[in-house]
Parts: sequence; structure tokens; C-alpha cells
Amino acid sequence: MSQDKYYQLLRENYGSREAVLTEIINLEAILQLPKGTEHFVSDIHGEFNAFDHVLRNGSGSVKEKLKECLEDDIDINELAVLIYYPEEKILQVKEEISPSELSDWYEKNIMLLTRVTNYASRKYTRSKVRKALPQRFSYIIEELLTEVSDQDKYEYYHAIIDKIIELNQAPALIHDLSETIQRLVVDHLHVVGDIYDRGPSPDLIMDRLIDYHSVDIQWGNHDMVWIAAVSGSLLSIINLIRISARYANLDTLEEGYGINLRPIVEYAKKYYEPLDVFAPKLLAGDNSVSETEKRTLNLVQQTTAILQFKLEGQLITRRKCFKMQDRAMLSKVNYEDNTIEIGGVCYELKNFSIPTVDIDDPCKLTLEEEAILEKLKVSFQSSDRLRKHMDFLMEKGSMYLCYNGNLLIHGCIPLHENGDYKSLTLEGRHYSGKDLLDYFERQVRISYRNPQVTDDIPTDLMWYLWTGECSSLFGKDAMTTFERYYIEDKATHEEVKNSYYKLRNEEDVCRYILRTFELPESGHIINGHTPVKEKDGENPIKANGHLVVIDGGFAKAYQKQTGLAGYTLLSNSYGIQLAAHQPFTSIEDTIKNGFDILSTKRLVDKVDQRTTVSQTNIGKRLIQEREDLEELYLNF
Ligand SMILES: O=P(O)(O)OC[C@H]1O[C@](O)(COP(=O)(O)O)[C@@H](O)[C@@H]1O
Ligand SMILES: [Mn+2]
Repeated sequence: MSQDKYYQLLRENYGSREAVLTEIINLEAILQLPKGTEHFVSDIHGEFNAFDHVLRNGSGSVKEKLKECLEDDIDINELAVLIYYPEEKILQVKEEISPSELSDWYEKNIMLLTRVTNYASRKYTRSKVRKALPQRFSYIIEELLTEVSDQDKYEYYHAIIDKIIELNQAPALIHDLSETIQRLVVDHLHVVGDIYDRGPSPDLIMDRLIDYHSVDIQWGNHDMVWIAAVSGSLLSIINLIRISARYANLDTLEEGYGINLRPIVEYAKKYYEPLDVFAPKLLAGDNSVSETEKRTLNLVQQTTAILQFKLEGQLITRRKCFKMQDRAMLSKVNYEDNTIEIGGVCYELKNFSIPTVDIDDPCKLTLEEEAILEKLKVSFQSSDRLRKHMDFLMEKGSMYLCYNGNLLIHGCIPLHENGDYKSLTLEGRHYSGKDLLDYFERQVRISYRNPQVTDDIPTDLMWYLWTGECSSLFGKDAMTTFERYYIEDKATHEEVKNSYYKLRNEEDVCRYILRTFELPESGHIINGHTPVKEKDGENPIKANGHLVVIDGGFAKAYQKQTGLAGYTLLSNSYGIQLAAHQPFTSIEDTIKNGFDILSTKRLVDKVDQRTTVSQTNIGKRLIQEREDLEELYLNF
């Protein structure tokens, strides 16, 4: 668009000089406000309840606000639980006190919540607060917010609250005030990857994120498998079903997304027998899965494992450029003596049941298998809910994100031992560092736009992102799924991490990476992906505070390793804080015992002067807008 045309449009948009002036002043005012709170979470892995709780308490931000604005004699824990779970808390209170006491309780809490809402909204413009208010009580809440601090209008203020209680609207108002507080304490959410797999409810997490007021997502390797499945990668469909069977989550696929798994279940039952090594991974004490279901899960995991190895073999052959020939496992097996040679050592295969493999052409699919894959593809691509969730991952997601001076990335930037960027060569071109990640992202988008194509480079690259040596989402030399199923020697199970994971402890390396992403060296790299083993003394804050790993493991299956239930990060106008969480038990526990999963907070970085909106990404855009408007104002 030409400049003249641009100003013409602006002029039409504002209509008058006064309107332009008002907007200039408005923008200037916003730029001076303290920056809003950013909340970082990662590796949620299907654990909806724990994630939902962390959103409700804003990783401790809600309690912090309560402490700041209320007197010491007020029970902050009690009020916090009301803000997190208003309906449930009100039900509990109703059981405990008489109806007349209830009116007083309502009045007291509406007043407190109004004060907190007022306090939490101080950082924002009136217009932003107005937009954040829930529709049904927006007028009343606005009125309460302005009157709460005005002693002269004491009577007026109480009359409003009394009327609300009399009309039985107190629970609804408390609900809306609580949601508004949750909404105001966190301005923006970053999800640093791995929403999917292992836990039971990634679909509920996606619904929650879609409804969330402001969010971005950095794709994780597990999210990539789901995007790839909908983009037509048969290998990803199979891998995803294998993981779902391994963690007893086939219901999410069947009931959550309406995927028809009958063909593959029938097929598995026809050819395979259960083997211990394929028993689903269940948490200790989980009795919810029946023996029949366990058997089915076992068979499906086995079947999909073999199908995965066949399809991997085919992909590795058609994509020599991925340099993964040593991972074409079925082609490496010596079928005569049931052994395989890896790294010059010969290993015996255990549990290697292959009723559907033609040993003369081990990667070839049977006709039955081809038909099943076709049906699965159609089923994955015709699920409206899955499509909606993947559309959202595409719209809000990316391989990495530069945001307010920080670099957010799930896995790593592949490095050589000496700290140089490791490159991937495809179609005669070398890609490394930022270029590599940009290239990956372009290919992902091409594949997603062309779901009917199942074996082109973009689609195959999505598989590479799951398991390739130079994948920024994986960050290891190889994925030893085959070895873990069929070889006893644990030495073969090891997955060697990319040098990045050692070098990221060094400040110079982090500064270099930040520089090449055109970020200030004072910024931070935020990673997920690798569980921080804090109980073994690992520190999530690395490189003198330049890098933070926030995967403490929401995934229950990994909590044994980490001793924690995850880290989250908060960045507000005062600096950056890391919050460590204990495992989440249940909503009932929170209501009854005031249990809150937050444990400790650690300072990552403290700024000398409060950061204002003008120093943020959004601020930069607003400054540009203001400058344009000033130009328009002069020439109106
Ligand atoms: O714990 P499981 O189910 O055996 O899965 C292990 C696999 O998951 C991975 O760790 C990848 O998943 P993460 O991104 O959660 O680490 C692989 O490296 C590994 O082979
Ligand atoms: Mn991961």
C-alpha cells in the first residue's frame, strides 16, 4: 500500500483531528504503564487438572496480589481458593453455615473480591479493563470498581451488593469477579510446547487455551506428531496411536476426537498375543483399566510399533538426505538368528513377534495394513474437533518465538561440540541456527496446507522433527524406541543429547544464540522438553540466569524422576521469577484443605527500573502507531 493511501485510510478511520489527538494521548498513556505479567508453562502432557489449576492461581500471582492489597488479618488462603474455584467453594460454605450467615459471607466476600479486582486492574487502561469484564455483570462490576474506594458513596455501594444478594445473584457475581481477577493477574500466556501425549486430556487443554484471553505456543515434539498426523503423515498417525496405547489413552482419540480405531484394534487382535514389554504404563494404584482393556492396549501398542518400524524404514529409504539409514531397524535385523547389529555389537532380540512382517521385504505393508492406514487417515482428517485444535496450534504456534527480548523454544538449537551451529543439508542447501528453524516452520506450514499429500519432503520433515538428529524439537542423536522394546541391554536404550544441553550452561553460548536471533544479550532463552532433575541437584536456571528450563514435569509418569510437578515462569514489570510446583492432588483437596500446589519461587532476574509497556514487543508497535498518528495529526 502506498503511503498516501495508508494515511487516507487512517484519516477515514479517525474522522476528525480531535479523534486522532485522543488516540495519540491514549497510546502515550498506555506506553507508560507497567508491562503486563507474562506466564510461561511447558510440557503439560495432557494433565488438564494440574494445568488448569496453575492457570487459575497464575502460578502464585493471585495470592501475591491478595497479600499486597489486603490487611494481614484476612485469611488469604481461604479467599484464594474462592477465586480459583468459586462454585465449588460456595457449595462447601453453604453446607457449613446457616442462610443468615450466608448473606454476610456473600457481602464480605463480594467486597473483598471487588477490592482485589480494583487492585489487579490498576496496571491497565480503563478500556482494557472494560473489555476484560464478563458481559453479564459488566455494568455492575464497573460501578462497584469505581465506588469501592469512595467513602462518600458507601451507602450506594452497599445497596448494590445487598440487592444482588437479595436477588440470588451473589454466586454468579462472585464467579465473575473471580474470573476477572484470574484474567487480570496474567496478561499473556506462553506455552513452551508439549501439550499432547502421556496424560489423558490434551483435548481439554486445547479447549481451555482456545478460550484463554491471550496465548502463544511454541510447538513441542509431541505436538508436532499430532499436527503431522492431520497433515497426512501416516507414520505420525501410527506413532501417536502407539503412544496413546502405551499410556492407556485411546479414549482421548475415540471419544475426545471421534477417531475410529476399530480397524486397527481388530487387526491387532487378529495377529498378536500380549507381551509384558508392551503392557500399558499405568500409575501405581490406578485400577481404572480393566484386564480386557489392558490386553487390547498391549496388542495395539505392539501392532503400531511394528507398523511404525515398517513406515520408518520406507521413509528413511526415500529420504537419504535425512541420513538416518542406521535407524531403519527392520532392515538391519538378521531374521535367521533373531539378532541385530548396533554400533558393531550383535544383540539378541527379545519379544520380537512379527506375524505381519515379510522377512524378505520387511518394510512392506500388507494389503490389510494399507487399507487400515487409509481409513485412519480419513478418520484423523475428518474429525472437526481435532481440526479445530490443530488449526489453533497452527495459528498461535511456531517453532520458536522472540518475545520481549527472550527466545522461547521447546527443545534446542542443534549445536556441534565446539558450539558452532549444526547444519542440515537438504536439496543442496545447508540450514543451521535461526535459518534452520525458519526452514522447518515453513515446511510444517506447507505440509499442513496440503493434507492430501502423505510422503513429500514437508510431510516427511515433520517426522524428522520428532526424531531427527538435527531437529530443534528432539535434540538427541536417535530415538531408541526399537531397542527399548526388543533389546535387554540397557546401554542400547540410551539417547545421547545434543551438545546444546551441555553448552547451554555457558553464558557465552547463550549470548551468542540470543545475538543470532537478533535479541539483546541481556535476554533469556526459555526451554521446555527435558525434565529438570532437581532432586539430583540440577538447577533449572543456567548460564548465569540467561537460560531457564521450565519442564519439571506436569507428566505424572515423570514425577518420580524430577521429584516435582513442574516449573512455571512469571515475568512482570519487576523481573522474572521461577515457580516450582508440587504435584497437584485434586480440586476436592484444594477446596477442603486449601491445598495449593505452588511451593517455592526463585528470582531469575530483577530489573533496576520497572519495565513499561513501551519496552515490550507490543510497545514497539504502539510507538510506531503513535508516530504515524502524529504525522497524520500534523497534516490533517
Ligand atoms: O517414556 P517413554 O514413553 O518410553 O518415551 C520415551 C521417549 O520420549 C522421548 O523422551 C520424547 O518425549 P519428550 O519430548 O517428552 O522427552 C524420547 O526421547 C524417548 O524415546
Ligand atoms: Mn518434548
